[in-house]
Amino acid sequence: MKLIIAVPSKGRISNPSVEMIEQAGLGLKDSSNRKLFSSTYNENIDIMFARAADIPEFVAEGIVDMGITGLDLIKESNADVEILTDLNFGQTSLVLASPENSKIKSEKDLKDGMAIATEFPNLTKKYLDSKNLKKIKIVKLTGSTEIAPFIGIADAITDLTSTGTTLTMNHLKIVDTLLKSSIKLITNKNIYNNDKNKKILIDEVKTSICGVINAKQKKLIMMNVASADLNNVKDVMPAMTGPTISEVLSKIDTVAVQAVVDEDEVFELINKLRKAGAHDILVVPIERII
Ligand SMILES: Nc1ncnc2c1ncn2[C@@H]1O[C@H](COP(=O)(O)OP(=O)(O)OP(=O)(O)O)[C@@H](O)[C@H]1O
Ligand SMILES: O=P(O)(O)OC[C@H]1O[C@H](OP(=O)(O)OP(=O)(O)O)[C@H](O)[C@@H]1O
Ligand SMILES: [Mg+2]
Repeated sequence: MKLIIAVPSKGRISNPSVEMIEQAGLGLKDSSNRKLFSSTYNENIDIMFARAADIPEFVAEGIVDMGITGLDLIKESNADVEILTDLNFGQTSLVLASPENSKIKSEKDLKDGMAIATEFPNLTKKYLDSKNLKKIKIVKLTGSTEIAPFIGIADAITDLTSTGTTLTMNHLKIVDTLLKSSIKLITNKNIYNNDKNKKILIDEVKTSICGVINAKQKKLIMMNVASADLNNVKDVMPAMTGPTISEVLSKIDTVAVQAVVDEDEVFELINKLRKAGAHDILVVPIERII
């Protein structure tokens, strides 16, 4: 039995999701635009392309074994899925927002009969219920929600925001945050808990993808160092990394040093290494760390 992973076919998370799958070693054999399925370089794993909003349901129902989609869409669909790991992209917040000049400054200012426009009716209803606001109307839209207060169909909205640009452009202010979301790797609970063979494969996919995520934050740094400078160079290397030191056969009294370092340390580290006597410094991207 093959393992099927659902990957978003369109929208902003489609490309980064496909990229992550490919970097995890599951290169797609056929990723042409209109294809719904692709085999991968692992003969036991296929990819199915689907809308991000449908993926939670497909995974919960066992139509596919695994999927990549946003926490917002998982929660909105109420799908009972196992979240395996966060994928560290697509960070966004679902917020309640009202026009800058509106009297709605907190959720307590929402009055019976007012309307909220949203692409997330279920999460919005749950939020309103939790605040005991039972008589607010919910207007379901499928996009461009920010326009709703200005065309008079709602008093406020709930919508996603990340940079805040869309809210500002539409003269809206944040009143409250309903949910913080990012993209998750998910699997079917029943398959994961009861199908031993698939569980092994699912864990392998998870490990590979986690390797990609870890590698994104790291760089391999390589350099040549005169033996006399080696101790100075070792002193400035971050403590955790334990550099590998090897001989340079063509140059007596020179060693090659390499280590994996955090990406955000690289800039400062290179300056320190040069001062300590390192030369021919290479900074190399890493595909995966397992
Ligand atoms: N502004 C944003 N910043 C980060 N992530 C976002 C943003 N807007 C939506 N997302 C995330 O993208 C995921 C996919 O959303 P969706 O399928 O709606 O794609 P889209 O790019 O919005 O395409 P479309 O709305 O045209 O269908 C969701 O999980 C959502 O959380
Ligand atoms: O805070 P910002 O960085 O401005 O991002 C927020 C916008 O991004 C999403 O829209 P999307 O591009 O998905 O369009 P849509 O509203 O048609 O779904 C979301 O619905 C907001 O409109
Ligand atoms: Mg959208």
